[in-house]
Amino acid sequence: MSAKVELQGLLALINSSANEAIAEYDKAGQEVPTLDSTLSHPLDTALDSLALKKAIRVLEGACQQLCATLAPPQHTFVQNYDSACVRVAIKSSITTILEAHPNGLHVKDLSDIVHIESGKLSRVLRSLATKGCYREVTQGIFANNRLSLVLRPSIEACVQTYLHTEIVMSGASVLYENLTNQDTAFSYEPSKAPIMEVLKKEGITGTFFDWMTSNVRECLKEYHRGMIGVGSIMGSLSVLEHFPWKEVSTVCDLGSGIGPFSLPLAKMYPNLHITCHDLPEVLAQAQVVWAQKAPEAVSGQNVEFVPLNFLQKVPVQGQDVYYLRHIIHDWPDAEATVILRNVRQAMAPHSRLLIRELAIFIRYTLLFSEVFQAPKPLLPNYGAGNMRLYQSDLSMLIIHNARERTLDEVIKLGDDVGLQLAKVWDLGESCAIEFKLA
Ligand SMILES: C[S@@+](CC[C@H](N)C(=O)[O-])C[C@H]1O[C@@H](n2cnc3c(N)ncnc32)[C@H](O)[C@@H]1O
Repeated sequence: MSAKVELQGLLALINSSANEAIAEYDKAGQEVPTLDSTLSHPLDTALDSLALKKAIRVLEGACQQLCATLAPPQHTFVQNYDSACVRVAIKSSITTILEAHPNGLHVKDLSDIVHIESGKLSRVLRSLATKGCYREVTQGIFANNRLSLVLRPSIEACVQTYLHTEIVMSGASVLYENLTNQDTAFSYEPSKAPIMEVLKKEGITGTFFDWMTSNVRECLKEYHRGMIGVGSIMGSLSVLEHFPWKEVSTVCDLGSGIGPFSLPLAKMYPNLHITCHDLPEVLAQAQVVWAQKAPEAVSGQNVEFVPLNFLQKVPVQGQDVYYLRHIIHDWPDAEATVILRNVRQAMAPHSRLLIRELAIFIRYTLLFSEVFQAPKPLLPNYGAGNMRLYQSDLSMLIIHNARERTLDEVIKLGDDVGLQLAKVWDLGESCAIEFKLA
């Protein structure tokens, strides 16, 4: 393909994918929002946003590929301060303050409230507004918009964003040192992850999960709410519409957290019986959340909370579906194999295991390319349209010394414990890899 033909192909993809996204907003019954919109759109909180996510995957990929191709090469290596600016906005509650000022508030007044010098604060907010988060209504007057409204503490996606800026980014700051220090460079032990280098200075040892279960720092109490946020950021609940749950009676949610997946599942399919397995401290938190949000499932005994260490014990036997969302990617191969072997032991011939993760696409060696065929001339892995996948991979390195795996790596893990691939579900930003007994 000649360069010009390729560029025309990218332009055509931008056009078609943007129109597909617009059609999704239309279908949801309201005008397409603009950056000036101050209300959320019904599609923002829809359970199933898979079609929109797929359109955005192409749109983001094509826009970035086009810019990277046409811009002078040195132009593309810019500094990126988004995380730092978002952290300032969240920690100083800018969105919450602006909620009382729908027409905007002068940065000098904001400065008096948050005790950040107004000239510096305006630069942070202007940088975010330039990316579409907040509006600078007139010079120095900032107001909320649909994007900034996500940065409220009551919104789980905000909690997740905060944890990323607060914790993951502090680990990221020592990534180079961790990759080159003799003691950590060749290790895949969770206790030698970059974040633990930072925490060691606070006198903390062990792994991230050791720290989390014993931690009293406010942000870690929010970890499990943050996991609900991960689901909303990635549109994970589309699996409720796209997997045949009506044919299922029993589900084991292994490493369930406080129920980001199984609580909405129980609400949508009230006849299911769900067993939540996690560490005891986490299930104590889960029971409070379920009692508040899904009391009918609790009183109807549709959900059971059974503490279980998945590295040591076999989960509840013979369930129709074993669901592992964001579990395997937290662990290096040795531990991941132990978890899967335990699941394998619990499975009956009819059981299915769904591993719900982000499977890494390798640029030139795409296995299963027929499943995830990026339209040409996009990079075969959708380029920037799949960027979160590669960022999540680095987050797993930084927090757990673990990783997102390629599909063939996940399949190999399954193969090693007697599981056979049944199907790969393309769910936009993540996939569900379905296994049965080999
Ligand atoms: C990344 S979170 C995923 C939570 C949930 N599945 C989700 O998708 O949001 C990992 C979960 O694994 C749990 N976990 C960690 N170590 C565990 C262990 N040894 N046994 C059981 N659960 C564990 C954590 O408490 C946490 O809830």
